Amino acid sequence: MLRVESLSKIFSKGSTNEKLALRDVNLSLGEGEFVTIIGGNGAGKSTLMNCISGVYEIDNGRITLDSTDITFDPEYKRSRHIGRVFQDPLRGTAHDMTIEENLSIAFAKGKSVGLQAGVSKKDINLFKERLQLLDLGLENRLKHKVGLLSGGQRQALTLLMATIIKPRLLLLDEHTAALDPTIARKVLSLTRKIVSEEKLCTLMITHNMKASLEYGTRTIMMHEGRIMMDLQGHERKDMTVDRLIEQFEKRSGAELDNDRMLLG
Ligand SMILES: Nc1ncnc2c1ncn2[C@@H]1O[C@H](COP(=O)(O)OP(=O)(O)OP(=O)(O)O)[C@@H](O)[C@H]1O
Repeated sequence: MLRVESLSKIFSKGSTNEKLALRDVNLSLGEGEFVTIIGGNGAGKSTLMNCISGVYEIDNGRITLDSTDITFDPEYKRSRHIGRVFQDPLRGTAHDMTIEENLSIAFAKGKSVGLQAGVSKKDINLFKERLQLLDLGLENRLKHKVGLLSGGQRQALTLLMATIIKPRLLLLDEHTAALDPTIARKVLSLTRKIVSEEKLCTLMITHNMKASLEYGTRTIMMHEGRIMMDLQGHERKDMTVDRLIEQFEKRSGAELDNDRMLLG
């Protein structure tokens, strides 16, 4: 489904601040594969997501989605097939619009232009059905403005919006990091449910090492712009947070410097 080949990204090229943020990254994800990404500060995790989603142009390499080369597609074109949820709960929804209006906009992404106007009874029923999955009572608040929701409710809604039309790829950039632990767990289990039911090809950055092993089907660890560990199958199943830190330090020759990761 997703294939990243020899991907390199350089910031401030040719200047004294030149930074090689991604170095020859190769990554392939199959259908329904749910990959968690961890790594120290500045390892290149967000840059990788930004290159895949088209926020940044790349300096070398190729990105294909379902065998279509998207390397040079602009971000808006990729967003038709790529769902994304950011850390900031305010980012994925329009606070001045109702839950129904927000969902309608997300839902219209999958319709051809002529069919976008208006929300049918059938659409409303679908929205209610999907909102029920969240178990937050939002199905009874369709006409409420999104600005009235808590951060966690808003992030759960954003996740629903990113997946209401099945994306070919779902990118989650620390989407639970700004939530309190209880609602973060709820959003994470909802993520797991949606990803597995819809068989979504998913990349999730997390600073929580425990969550990186607990959620998803595969874990990659990045360091200095490279993928330095790719855990799956038995190796992942038997992995613990302590051993993961040990392996990281052994392979990188560096100490893990991400306080949020260690504290998480
Ligand atoms: N827009 C930018 N301009 C210049 N340098 C950048 C830019 N974005 C990222 N970088 C640099 O590229 C490197 C990788 O950054 P990135 O944000 O991808 O790391 P990360 O793994 O997501 O880190 P963190 O966990 O701290 O968020 C860092 O050295 C960072 O300073």
